[in-house]
Amino acid sequence: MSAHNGVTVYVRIRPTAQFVQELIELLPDQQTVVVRQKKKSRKEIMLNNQVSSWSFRFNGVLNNVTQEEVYQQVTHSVVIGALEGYNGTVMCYGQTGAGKTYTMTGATECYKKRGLIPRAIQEVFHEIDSRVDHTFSVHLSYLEIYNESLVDLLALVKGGQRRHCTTLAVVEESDGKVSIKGLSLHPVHTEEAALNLLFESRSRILSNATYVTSKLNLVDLAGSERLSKTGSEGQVQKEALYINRSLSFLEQAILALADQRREHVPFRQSKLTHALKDTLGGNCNTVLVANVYGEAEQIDETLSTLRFATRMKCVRTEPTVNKHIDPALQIQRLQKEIEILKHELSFHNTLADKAAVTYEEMSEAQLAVVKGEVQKYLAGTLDEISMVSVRQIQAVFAQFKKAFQEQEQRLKKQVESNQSALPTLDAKELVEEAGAENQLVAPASLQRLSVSPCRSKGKKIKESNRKSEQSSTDLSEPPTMTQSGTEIDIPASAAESEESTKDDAKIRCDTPPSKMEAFEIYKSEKGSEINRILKENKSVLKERLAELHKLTGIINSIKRDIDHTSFQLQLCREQRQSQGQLVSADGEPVLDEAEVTLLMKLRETKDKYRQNYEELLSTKAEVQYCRHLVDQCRVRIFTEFESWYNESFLLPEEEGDEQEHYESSRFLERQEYLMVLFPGRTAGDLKPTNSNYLQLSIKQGADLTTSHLAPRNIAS
Ligand SMILES: Nc1ncnc2c1ncn2[C@@H]1O[C@H](COP(=O)(O)OP(=O)(O)OP(=O)(O)O)[C@@H](O)[C@H]1O
Repeated sequence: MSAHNGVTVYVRIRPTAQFVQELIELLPDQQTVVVRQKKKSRKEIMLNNQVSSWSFRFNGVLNNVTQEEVYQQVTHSVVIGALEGYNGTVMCYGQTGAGKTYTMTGATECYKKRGLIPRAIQEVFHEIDSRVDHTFSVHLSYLEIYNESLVDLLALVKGGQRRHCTTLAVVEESDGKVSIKGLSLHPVHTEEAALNLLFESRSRILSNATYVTSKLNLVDLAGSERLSKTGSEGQVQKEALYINRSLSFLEQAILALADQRREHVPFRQSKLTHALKDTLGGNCNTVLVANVYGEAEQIDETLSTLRFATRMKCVRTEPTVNKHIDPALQIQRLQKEIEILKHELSFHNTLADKAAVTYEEMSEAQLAVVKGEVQKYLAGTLDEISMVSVRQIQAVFAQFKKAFQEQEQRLKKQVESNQSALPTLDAKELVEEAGAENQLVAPASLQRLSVSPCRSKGKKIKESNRKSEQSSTDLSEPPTMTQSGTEIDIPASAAESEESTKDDAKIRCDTPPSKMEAFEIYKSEKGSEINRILKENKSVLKERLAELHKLTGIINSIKRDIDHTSFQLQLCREQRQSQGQLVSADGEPVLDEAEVTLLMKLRETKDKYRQNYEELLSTKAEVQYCRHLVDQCRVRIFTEFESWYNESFLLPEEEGDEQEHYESSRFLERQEYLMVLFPGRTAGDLKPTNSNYLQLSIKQGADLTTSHLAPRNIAS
């Protein structure tokens, strides 16, 4: 029952000798009723010249069935659900005399003909007796809504007279749940008839702190026929008017609930709809029995009842268990569990010969011992810290964390003081500039970077490099350097590279060119080929990205078309559903022209969507592949440049603070590089540890070949 997410609807036909078979047809599936109506003022397409046929499909059609069968089909699962914590409602709707009370209460004179209420109560107590693991308490209320006033039928005054309870009111709790304030609740232990039942179920196992509650409403609605048909006068007419109004409010609420687009449902318009708020569209298992006549004279009312029942079918419900936790019992249960676990632990410790270990919170003195051990371990004077309990392990980790944080703070301060000696650099500016140029360039701001001078331990090398001081755009002439006064050329082309690298390896300098300057040289000379490939791949990537963008636009516009057409189709269907399904003379469903056109349009648009979507997927794959190649190129160009730079401007060994300062500024410089090489990534992605970065480049660049990078490969 709880799996349903809509109201379950049955139709019950009152037995009659004058069943009008030519107007009411019951199909063998026992779910469908076809009603034929003689031509009236309706404008719909008429079939068989004079008759319209309407087909209605429900969860079941109950014709010539016993009260027991009705109970089993309609109410059994709702009662079982209520015992498991789901609210449930069963209600009967239909015109006067169609059999609502007979279905709900039954014929009082005959036990076999008793209705859903006595049977439900019987099953409740029967189930309670069989569920020995749980304790249940059952409370019962009996409410009548008469001329828009609420009457507590079980509120008795002394002397057995019923008190007219004016204080009753439908109230909404803060969680939106509805209850009747002032309605008496009667604890019951035996089978007693009632309209509303309240259950409380709690496990008999004391440690279980959860319990469920549920409400089971059994509702016999007033007759639904039109006021004009009752022909009543005076007090009777007043009553009929009220009944009619509250049922028409019920219809309005159902219409609003069945329409997924409506946000407001007018529950508060009448006491009936307000009291049934939880039942309609709430967390309740709801079943409606639509009671109808089988005679020809009542065919209009029958059609109207079936239409109401069809709308009811569209009302969504979300049955959920009303589960509660008793906090006091929950604490008791957890304390008990802790006790058991402590015993278990001490038992294990005794077996493992560790009986001395305690598991209470650590004292200040114990924490001080842990701190001392961690410090010795970090300093290398203690080989290992033996672990004895979870609390001690946590204390050790806490000490490690503290030590790490302190170290981190120290490093940060050190880097900050180094950085303050350098000009400020806007990382975003770098990324943008690099992107705008669509190639790897040395942004002007980077060229302001100072590089700390490297000092040779041995022979001093005099620097007289004119070219390296030139602007990075002037790369026609390779930069030169002197060694011991002799000018040495940096190789001008990749062809010369092998020979010249050997020479470069011998270069020593006091002040090598900044990395950005050197990088420009590298790109135009030794790295020109890989730089060219990188540029080509970037342009292919750009092209594919533009394609992807275009396709996304197309797909979004098709999706909007689909949504629009589906919406129109839904409107058509809802209109058709509320009227019943129009069927042909052969009993085949008939769709109107507009619906057929919309259906065909929807199919075409969906096909178009599918085609474009497939194209989008393959373009996405290409984009990803191109990105990968571009990344690989970047990694490779950087890695090769690094080794070229190190070979060309060999670094002398340094000692002490100067070396540290030098490493630190090199490190900063590299960070800036990473940001240029990976435009679009944040500096945080690029960990300031060379080892991390090198791992990456080795892995990704290891099998990189020029042919991998060629755009033609991508295209294929
Ligand atoms: N399925 C049935 N089998 C036998 N008798 C039925 C059945 N349904 C209804 N009846 C009989 O029809 C009569 C009217 O039924 P009932 O009182 O249940 O109608 P109702 O819909 O509750 O009417 P009201 O709106 O006035 O309350 C009763 O005598 C009842 O016993």
